[in-house]
Amino acid sequence: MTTPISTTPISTTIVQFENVGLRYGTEPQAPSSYASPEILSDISFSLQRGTFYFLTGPSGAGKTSLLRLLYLAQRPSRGIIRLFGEDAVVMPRTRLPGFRRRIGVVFQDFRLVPHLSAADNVALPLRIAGLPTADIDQSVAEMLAWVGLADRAHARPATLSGGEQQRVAIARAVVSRPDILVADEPTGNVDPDMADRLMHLFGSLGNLGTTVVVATHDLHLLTRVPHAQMMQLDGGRLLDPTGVLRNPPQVPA
Ligand SMILES: Nc1ncnc2c1ncn2[C@@H]1O[C@H](COP(=O)(O)OP(=O)(O)OP(=O)(O)O)[C@@H](O)[C@H]1O
Repeated sequence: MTTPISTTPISTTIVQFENVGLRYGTEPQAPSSYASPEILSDISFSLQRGTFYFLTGPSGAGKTSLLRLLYLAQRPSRGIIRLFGEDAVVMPRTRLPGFRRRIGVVFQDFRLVPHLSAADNVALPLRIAGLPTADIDQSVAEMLAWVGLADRAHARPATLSGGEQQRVAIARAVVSRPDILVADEPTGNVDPDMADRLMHLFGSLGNLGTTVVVATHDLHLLTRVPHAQMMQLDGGRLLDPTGVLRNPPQVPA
C-alpha cells in the first residue's frame, strides 16, 4: 500500500501570540487586587518564517517588553505563546536555553562583554555551540566584514564608538544564523548611511529564512525595508487587535 501524499502546505508560522498579557512584579496567580497595571494587554499575532517585521510605537508603549516575551526573557502573566510550534509558556525551564539559541538578540544597550575583543564577542554564540575553531574564525571574519568592522576585530568595546559597538552586537546576534533575529532600536547609534546599510542587510536575512523583528521609533527607517510588515503598539495594545499585519505607512515628506 502506498502512503498518500499530503496536500496540506507546511506551516510557516514560527511564532504565535494569543491574548497575551504582561504585568511586571506580580505572579500570574496573585489576586487582582494586588496586581500592578498590565503593561501589555490582549496581544495576538503570528510571525512567518523569513518575514521582516517592524514593531513601532511611542516610548513606553511596550515594545521592549514585547520583545522580551518573544526571546523568552520574560513569561507572560496570561495568554499563550507558541514558538516553533511549541507552547513556550509551560515549557520546562531546562528547555529554554535550546530555544533561546535559535533567537539572536540585539539589545538596546548592546551588552557586549567588556574584556573581550570585538571578534571574541562575535564568536561567543559559536563557542557556546561548540563549533570548531577554524569555522568560528571564518564566520567571525565574515560577520565583521558584513558590518564594516573588519579592521576593528581586536578592539575592545570601550575603545569602539557607540555605533561600532552596536554593529558588533548585530554581528554577534546574526553569526549563528538564528531562526529569529530580534533587534531593539538597532540603528539608534549609527549615522543615516550606516542605518540604511544595516536595514538592507537585515532585509536580506529573509532570503536565509530568518524572521526579523526590529523595534524602532524611527519612522524613516520604515521606508528602508519596503517589503516589511508592521506591528504598531500603543499603550500596551496592538493597534489592530486581530493581529493582522499591514505594510508600513508612507512617511510624510
Ligand atoms: N522591569 C520592569 N518593571 C516594571 N515596569 C517596567 C519594567 N520594564 C518596563 N516597565 C514599564 O513598562 C512600560 C513599557 O516599557 P517598555 O520598555 O516595554 O516600552 P518601550 O515601548 O520599549 O519604550 P522605549 O521606546 O522608551 O524603549 C513602561 O511603562 C515601563 O515603565
